[in-house]
Amino acid sequence: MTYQLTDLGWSSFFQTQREAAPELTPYRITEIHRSRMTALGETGEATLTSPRLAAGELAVGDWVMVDPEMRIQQVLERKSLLQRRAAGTDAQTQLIASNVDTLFIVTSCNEDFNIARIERFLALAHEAGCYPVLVLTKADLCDDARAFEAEAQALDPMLTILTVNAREASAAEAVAAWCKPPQTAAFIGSSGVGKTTLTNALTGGDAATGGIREDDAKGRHVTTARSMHPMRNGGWIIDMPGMRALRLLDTREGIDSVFDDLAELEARCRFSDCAHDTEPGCAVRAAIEDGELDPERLQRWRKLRAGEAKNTETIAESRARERKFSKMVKGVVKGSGKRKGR
Ligand SMILES: Nc1nc2c(ncn2[C@@H]2O[C@H](COP(=O)(O)OP(=O)(O)OP(=O)(O)O)[C@@H](O)[C@H]2O)c(=O)[nH]1
Ligand SMILES: [Zn+2]
Repeated sequence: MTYQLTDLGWSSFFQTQREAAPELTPYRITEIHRSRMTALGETGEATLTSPRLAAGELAVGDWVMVDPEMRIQQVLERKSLLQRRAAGTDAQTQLIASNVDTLFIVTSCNEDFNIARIERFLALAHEAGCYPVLVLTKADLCDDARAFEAEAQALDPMLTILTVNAREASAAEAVAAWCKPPQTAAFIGSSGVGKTTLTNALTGGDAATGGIREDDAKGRHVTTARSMHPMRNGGWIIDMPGMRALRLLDTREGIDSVFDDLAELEARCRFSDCAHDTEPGCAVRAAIEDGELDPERLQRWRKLRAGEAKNTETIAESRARERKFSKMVKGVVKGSGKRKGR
């Protein structure tokens, strides 16, 4: 199968980055393995190697420039980038997916519905540079789906919300309308909310297969591989299993854009480092007293910011810990050598 580059999401944004290097050809990465990448280009699917860039420096969705030996020579600047703190104790950043236009935040109209979590995902979308669309699933199993919708809409009157039964064909249609060809979409949300159901409907069942199973730290099998699949309407989906244990990283700006009302109020506090507690001239407290601001929203904002600071800070901390740990391991290895010789 051959493609026009524009079918794959190529645009002037990438074209202007294309250097005058006629021997290099653009490809879009659809799968990343340790030593090779699968990609799509004008001539169809290809297997690429990456002697210059480590697999961890590339993301599914990346546009790369490739030489005639099918080696990746360059990654083009990304329009958007989803990343997270890697699972486990070491706080490494992991690139999840790039050049995603629309991030569908999926939650169901039941216990999974959690305003604080939705705000976290919205912050992530803003930070990554993706357009967020909230998908409320299981409307059919709930007496008053509109109440959930209204609660979410109160976060932001401009937020796009689709309230659906993910098992009906009309749900996939509603979702597809927010990811027109040749745009790229990704789904994020807790387990069991309907991401796979929607993805399969959009792709015709091709996604959610071909994932690589790996053992996680606790020895459970988890599907961690991310991959890009064509949607039936001509758009693209990046399947990103493993995005459930999402941790925010460097999302300060994203958080502030979700809470822009609070950021605006804060700018009017008398003191620039106001903690909005007992300081005189605090615009945030004044808004709460006037009933214009929900004190719970202030709480959630504080919690999110505190979590974000913690995650960012832990990267430096964890590097220090790793150094300590590797010293310790060396000590233990020496010691065990002695015991073996007993
Ligand atoms: N009635 C109803 N059932 C739904 C809806 N959305 C999902 N389900 C069902 O809920 C179950 C879980 O849906 P999945 O699509 O597998 O959920 P998921 O988000 O992919 O879950 P993970 O793969 O664990 O992340 C399936 O049995 C679906 O058929 C919905 O809107 N209405
Ligand atoms: Zn204040």
